[in-house]
Amino acid sequence: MTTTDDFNEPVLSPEQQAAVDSNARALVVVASAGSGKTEVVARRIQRLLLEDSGGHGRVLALTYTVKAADELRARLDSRLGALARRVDSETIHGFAHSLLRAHGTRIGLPLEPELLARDEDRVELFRSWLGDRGDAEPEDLKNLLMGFDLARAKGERTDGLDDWLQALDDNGALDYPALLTRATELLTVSSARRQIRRLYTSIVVDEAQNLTKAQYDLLTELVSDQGEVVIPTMLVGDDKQSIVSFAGADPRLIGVFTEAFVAEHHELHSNFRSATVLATASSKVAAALGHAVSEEAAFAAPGRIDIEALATEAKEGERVAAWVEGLLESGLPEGALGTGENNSLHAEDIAVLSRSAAGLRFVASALAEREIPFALSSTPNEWLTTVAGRVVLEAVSLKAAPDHHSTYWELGRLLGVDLAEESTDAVRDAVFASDDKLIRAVAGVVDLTDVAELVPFLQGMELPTGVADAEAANWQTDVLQFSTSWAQFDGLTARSDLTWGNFKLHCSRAQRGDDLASGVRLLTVHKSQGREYAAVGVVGLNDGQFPDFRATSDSALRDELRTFYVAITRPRRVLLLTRATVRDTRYGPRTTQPSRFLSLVSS
Ligand SMILES: Nc1ncnc2c1ncn2[C@@H]1O[C@H](COP(=O)(O)OP(=O)(O)OP(=O)(O)O)[C@@H](O)[C@H]1O
Repeated sequence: MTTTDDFNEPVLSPEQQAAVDSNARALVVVASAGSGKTEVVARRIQRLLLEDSGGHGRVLALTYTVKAADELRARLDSRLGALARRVDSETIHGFAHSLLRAHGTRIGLPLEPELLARDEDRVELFRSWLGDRGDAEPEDLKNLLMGFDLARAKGERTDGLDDWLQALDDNGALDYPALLTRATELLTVSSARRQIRRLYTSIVVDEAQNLTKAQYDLLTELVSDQGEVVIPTMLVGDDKQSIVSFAGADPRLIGVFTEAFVAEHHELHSNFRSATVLATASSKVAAALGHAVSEEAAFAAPGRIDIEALATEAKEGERVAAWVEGLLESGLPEGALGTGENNSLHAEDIAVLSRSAAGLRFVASALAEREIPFALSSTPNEWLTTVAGRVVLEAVSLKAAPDHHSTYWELGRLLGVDLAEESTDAVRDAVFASDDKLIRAVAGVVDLTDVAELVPFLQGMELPTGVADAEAANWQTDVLQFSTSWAQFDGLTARSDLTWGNFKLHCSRAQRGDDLASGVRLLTVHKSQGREYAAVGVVGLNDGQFPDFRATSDSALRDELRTFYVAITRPRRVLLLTRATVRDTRYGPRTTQPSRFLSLVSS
């Protein structure tokens, strides 16, 4: 059995050690949930940097979410100190964006290309571009653009896509999919490629099962030349956890990489996360997915799985809230733990998961009733609460790049005016003319020159009289959001890089990330990927809810089963699976059928 002699540095299994120590140029590590893949990523980076401690080479770590990138960075910071600065830990989109900001002019992009992060902005751009050409506007532009996104992720062509790409090009703008294709294009410019490749001595890609074709193309353009890997590259993944095929992810790309570059293949078999009954249950689900792997629990903790049916969804929410309360009061049940394991836990060690966000609402209200703090995974729109706060964020964009149409569109939407003239003066006038006192009070932001003045301005701003208490409290939360982000940004960034553009980028990252307040985690299963908790509840285990009723084809059902696999592999010790036997639908109460997945776990 593997032992842990230091909280931060578990003793690696021989399988993990072999992957960490390998000097193969192309390396693939495939393994099940909880088998310590992310640990291998961290330890490999650590080894490479320690071996090259006198050099200048950087390691590029590509992760699936901003949160995972931040966590890897934090883990390496605490283990490596100053050496950790030689790691670029980013999402693939974040990496592509950095490349384009630094070198994009070589492929004709403006110095500060406009990133259209919001669908509304993309619709607005496409509409005006089509209008200028005198073309009729297709019916549902947003849907059309989303269809384009999927095709672009898969590297496919589709009707109308060329027009959209031209519209972006004509405006010097980018959207998320374009970050990847334009960065790939940049890497075909040999001088840029040489310069970028010189930076990196090694590359690792975590959660490689989530790679799309477009991401894969960028990666291989970066690391390979004429079929040979020129920067040592490791892919780490688990195709059983491929749950984002709706966004174009293709887990077969791991195999494509292995074959194309004759990658050295490693597999990890121990489950370091989950107790025995949980590991056994996940093995059964893995078997249903066609993987004859035995996921042996590496530690002798029995663990516990409970399956409960409640009469209604409200009762289900109450039951889960009571379960959470019990855990917080009494700790993990002794019977689920291994010898010497501590039963205490924090609210953040407990997660409640649902296939859909809507499924969490009964749990949220039952927790609120019991005054148990919880945090729902936030969406970008929830990052700031007040309209004034959002105006400030757009003002930051305006200072960064006064020629970006999307900033004027958004400001127009927020202020309820048509900003016919796209200028800083027009914005200032519109802000001053707003009916909302709080918005008028932030107008001064438009005239700040140095980005370092922003947070002191917000903190020193006097609240206008007559602002309702609730609005004032929301505003304080927004100010806190800006100050915390600034403190982080200031700490991470060299003085010369403290610019409006970089701060805006930092805020966008914070917005997209899933940084949560303290409290019990309430997440969709998709949001929980890559995370672990001591105790996990999964609600809504009825056919139609999980698997989702829209999943009718065999392949869609397999996607659902993989999603279920991700859900039940999150807990370390305790798993509660619940369902409501009757659900209120708009046609009245309906009796439900238990999820077909439950039988895999209960047998
Ligand atoms: N050799 C080891 N000994 C003890 N604990 C380990 C070891 N390797 C990893 N762990 C711990 O096991 C847990 C799972 O590891 P990790 O998160 O790296 O797995 P993973 O394979 O990336 O999981 P997932 O695929 O679900 O994201 C973590 O708590 C980690 O600290």
